[in-house]
Amino acid sequence: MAIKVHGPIMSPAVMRVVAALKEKNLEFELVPVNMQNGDHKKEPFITLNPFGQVPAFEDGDLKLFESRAITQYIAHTYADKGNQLLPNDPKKMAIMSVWMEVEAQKFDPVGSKLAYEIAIKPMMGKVTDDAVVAENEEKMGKLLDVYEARLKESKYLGGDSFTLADLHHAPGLHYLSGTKVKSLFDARPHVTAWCADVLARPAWSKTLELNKQ
Ligand SMILES: N[C@@H](CCC(=O)N[C@@H](CS)C(=O)NCC(=O)O)C(=O)O
Repeated sequence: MAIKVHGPIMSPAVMRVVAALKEKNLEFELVPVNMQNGDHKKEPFITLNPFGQVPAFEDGDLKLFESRAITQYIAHTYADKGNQLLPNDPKKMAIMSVWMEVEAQKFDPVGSKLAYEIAIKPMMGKVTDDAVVAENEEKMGKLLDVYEARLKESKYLGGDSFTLADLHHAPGLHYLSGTKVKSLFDARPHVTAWCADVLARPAWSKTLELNKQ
C-alpha cells in the first residue's frame, strides 16, 4: 500500500519527512490538509495525529506522527533504498542521536521563534517583537558556536557522512537562510559550508520543487 504524508509542503515538519522520502527515492502521496480551515484539529485528521499537528504519515497499516520519528522509520525500514541516512556502527549511531536531540531540543525552538517573528508575523500583518528577536539571535549565536566547533572536527554532525542529524536541520536552515539571521551562519565558516552542503542535496531541491507545484 502507498506511503501517504498528510500536510502542506511549506510546513517545516512536513518538509523534514518529504526530504527523507526523497533521499530514499520512495514514491508517496502528499495529502493536502487545509490548516486555514482548522482541518488539522478535526476528524478525520485527529485520528491520524491526536495532537492536531502536521505531518501525519501512513505506510500501509502503520500510522505515525512526529516528523523525527517518521524519518527514523523511513531510514531504518528502507535502509537498502536510495541514500544511506544512518551510520552502520553503534557508537556512530549514538553520536548521530546526540545531534538529532540537539536539533529537536535546542536548535528548533530558537530557530522556530526567529522564523516566526521575522518571516511569518509580517506575512500575517502582525508586528515583529524586536526583543524576542534579539534574545533568540543571542541564543542562536551561542548555539552556532557549538556547531562551528563540531563541524571543524567532522564534515557532518554525525561524522564523515550525511545522516538524519543533518537532514533534520534542513527546513530550519532553509527558512532562516532567507532572513537576517543568515549573517549568524555566514560568520562561521564551517557552519556556512555545512549549510550549503545540506541545502544543495538533490533530495532537498526535489522537496522544494513540490512547493512550486
Ligand atoms: N514535533 C512535531 C511538530 C509538528 C508541528 O509543529 N507542526 C506544525 C506545522 S510545522 C503544526 O501543525 N502547527 C499547527 C498547530 O500546532 O496547531 C513534529 O515534528 O512533527
